[in-house]
Amino acid sequence: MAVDDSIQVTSETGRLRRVLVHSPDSGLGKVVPSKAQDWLFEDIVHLDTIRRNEYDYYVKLLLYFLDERKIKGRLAHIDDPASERAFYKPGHRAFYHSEKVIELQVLLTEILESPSIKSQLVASVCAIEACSYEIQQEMMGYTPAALARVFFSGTYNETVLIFPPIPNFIFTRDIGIVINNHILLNKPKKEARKREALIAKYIFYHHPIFAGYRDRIIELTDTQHHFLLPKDSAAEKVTLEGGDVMVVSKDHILVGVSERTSREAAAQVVAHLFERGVVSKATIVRIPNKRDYMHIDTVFTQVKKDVWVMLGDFSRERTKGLQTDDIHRALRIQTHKADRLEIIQFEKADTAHPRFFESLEDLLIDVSVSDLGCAAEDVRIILSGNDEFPYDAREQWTDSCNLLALREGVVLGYDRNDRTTEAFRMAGFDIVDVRTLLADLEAGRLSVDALNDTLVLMPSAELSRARGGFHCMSMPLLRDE
Ligand SMILES: NC(=[NH2+])NCCC[C@H](N)C(=O)O
Repeated sequence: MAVDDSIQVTSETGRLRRVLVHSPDSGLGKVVPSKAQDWLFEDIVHLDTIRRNEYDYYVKLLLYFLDERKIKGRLAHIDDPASERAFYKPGHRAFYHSEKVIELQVLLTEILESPSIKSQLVASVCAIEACSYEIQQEMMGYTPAALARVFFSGTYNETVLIFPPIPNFIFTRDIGIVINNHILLNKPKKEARKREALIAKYIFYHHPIFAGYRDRIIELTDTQHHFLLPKDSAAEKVTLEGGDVMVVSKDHILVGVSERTSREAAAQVVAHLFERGVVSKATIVRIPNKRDYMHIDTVFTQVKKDVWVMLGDFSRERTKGLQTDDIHRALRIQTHKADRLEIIQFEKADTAHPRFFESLEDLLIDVSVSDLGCAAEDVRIILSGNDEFPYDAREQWTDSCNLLALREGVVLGYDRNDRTTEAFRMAGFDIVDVRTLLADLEAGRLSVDALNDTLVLMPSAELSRARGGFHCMSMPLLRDE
């Protein structure tokens, strides 16, 4: 069978054709309260609910948009209790196994068929997890499918843990980013995400679907200043996570500097991309370093060429203090320096003269107009919580700004962000619940091509506790231009 191996992403909203995802594995059901924060979960989640009542809907919708023949006409059977979710279980005979909606666990299992890759990965994982040699030998005896499960969940038999799980692997956005036809690998800041990066590296370098792209993989490394100089020197550690990178046009990339991505990493990325001729324009967006925000895609995402959703704190008015009186404005009471946003844009042809933007809103409007050819008066910025305090902050925390566009104007978001939803409605968007949408698609009352300007609401009570939305839960491999 010919493998469909095209990789190309030149926008945030072009129709999604292939995407890398990972359904919640049993590791999510092992997060304990004392470890939740270290493992970057805000709470403990209920595994069966997060799968059956939440993530499974995401899989169904992705299949409907990307690989319809896998699902159309089969919903009743797939979701029959007698099927016991087999359709959603990688490794099961009835698993959906799509070349468009690609499950990470399948790719990992497939590369582990090679004895040499298996022994390299087992040795590397055992090294970072400090396993005994005995355990390392034992792991070599596992089948590829069992070994893949151990790598994710940390356990072979679901009772004894040999190392911690990696519950954040559902956020595939953060393992790598396709920029045009290059793949930028991540270098996570957080300990809890290091094993993900290791596994991802082996997949990108060894799985046949990426075979044509090996010389287009970009990896970042620490500088010698960082590892030779004392810890408190100015030399920064190089860390980068995918939620901080957005390909807004085929020539222009946005790179966040955040809690997770360092300035040194951002500078390296821009230099690499300019050198290789991947893009000609790069904008660094430095956001306040705090857990609420973590990556730039937690404070804004793109909905269509001329529509964005964003946290109001970074609007024109608020960044420039325009909503306050002269005295407050002069004293800049609202924002401390460390909390201020900084936006610097570089053109490859003239890096010595960067351009500065005062607010995120200014930048997003400029992208729509200068890069995407929209008329300035058409650009709309929808604000989290409809910009009403305290709903703006509450809804940003539960990913109101972290939407995934399946195509121009058709986005997925959480159903719990009521005021943001209202703001979408006021901006002329249709609001539809995923369950209704799937029923309509299945009954043939609607086709995916008939949808325009639509916010699809997804169940989210458990998922949102993991602190990521559908933008984070997707690594696009192929989008239409
Ligand atoms: N691209 C994103 N915003 N990813 C969100 C990742 C959430 C995850 N719990 C973490 O803290 O790392």
